[in-house]
Amino acid sequence: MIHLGDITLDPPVFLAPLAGITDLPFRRLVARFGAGLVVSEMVASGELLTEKPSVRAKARTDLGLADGAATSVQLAGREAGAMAEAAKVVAGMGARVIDINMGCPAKKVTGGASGSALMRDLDHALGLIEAVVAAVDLPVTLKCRLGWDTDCLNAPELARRAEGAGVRMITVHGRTRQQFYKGQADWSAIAAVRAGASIPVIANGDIVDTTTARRALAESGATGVMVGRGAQGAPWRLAQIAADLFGTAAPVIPVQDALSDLVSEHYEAILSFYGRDLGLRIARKHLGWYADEAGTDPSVRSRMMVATDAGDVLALIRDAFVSPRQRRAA
Ligand SMILES: Cc1cc2nc3c(=O)[nH]c(=O)nc-3n(C[C@H](O)[C@H](O)[C@H](O)COP(=O)(O)O)c2cc1C
Repeated sequence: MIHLGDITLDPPVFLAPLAGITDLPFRRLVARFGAGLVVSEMVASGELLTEKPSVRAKARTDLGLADGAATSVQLAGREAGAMAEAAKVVAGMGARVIDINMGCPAKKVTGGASGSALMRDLDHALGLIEAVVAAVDLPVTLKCRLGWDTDCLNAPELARRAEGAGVRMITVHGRTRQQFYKGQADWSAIAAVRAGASIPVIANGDIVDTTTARRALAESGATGVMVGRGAQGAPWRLAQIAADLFGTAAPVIPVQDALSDLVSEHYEAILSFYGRDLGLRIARKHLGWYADEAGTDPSVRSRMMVATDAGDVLALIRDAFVSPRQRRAA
């Protein structure tokens, strides 16, 4: 259990921010199964301030739960003023926690000197952190990598300085920026961050199930874990890890009819959130992950990927996830 001011994050198993994936429909599902915290996709501060509806939509926090998971909205940016203003906007939209992105490796983001590029200039990074902390009453957290490259493994220094500036928790993806997503995350390197910080440290990178979560916790000494890609096609994964490691209620993992219902519900939520045309395209990656997770027949999977009529897709979802025997009996 982690306390950030008067917010309790329990269990310490969190959904990672994944641009293009951890949108409101997906966060709702993960939160419903059970997670201590779900994090929005990164929201570019400058764009948020232009009031672009698609950017505002990323920062929505209405999970639709009476209680349970807290929502964090992640901000990306490089200008203290814009970050502070954006923090006020997302606080007004219901965020319970604000996270600052210092981990994104994408050239589009680091080229603009935000994301992981901030790890190359800690003085500048601290300026952003101080501005956000001063702007809102909410807990501010940080997500970073081990450093820019193996010559600059400065996450421990960043964590110490960020803690001094009022950051309440730090998540470390156990790779450098120069590794992008290659190789294996180094959970033991996160231990150096843990050693120098008093705030909770969360381990991230390549945690996909209970076994990897247990190892990541043991090697890093972290207080909790953050899971990203491991939840794709399996929104129950975090609840399963939490049940195994932290004794929370085990989720009922949907199979057959229940899985078909869940995927249909997710599909319809995506169409309603984005509108039909964009929704149809965004839904495909989720459908593919569900199919991979369930071991769906490849020919049904391919048809699901190209169908353009929502009714056809819903029928294919039934074909994909309800066993042939069950369908004959129905
Ligand atoms: C498609 C994709 C989008 C991502 N978007 C973000 C993001 O918006 N903000 C962020 O801090 N990290 C982002 N990440 C990094 C993840 O949060 C996480 O640190 C990384 O994927 C390692 O964790 P995992 O192995 O559990 O996925 C993204 C990663 C992927 C693969």
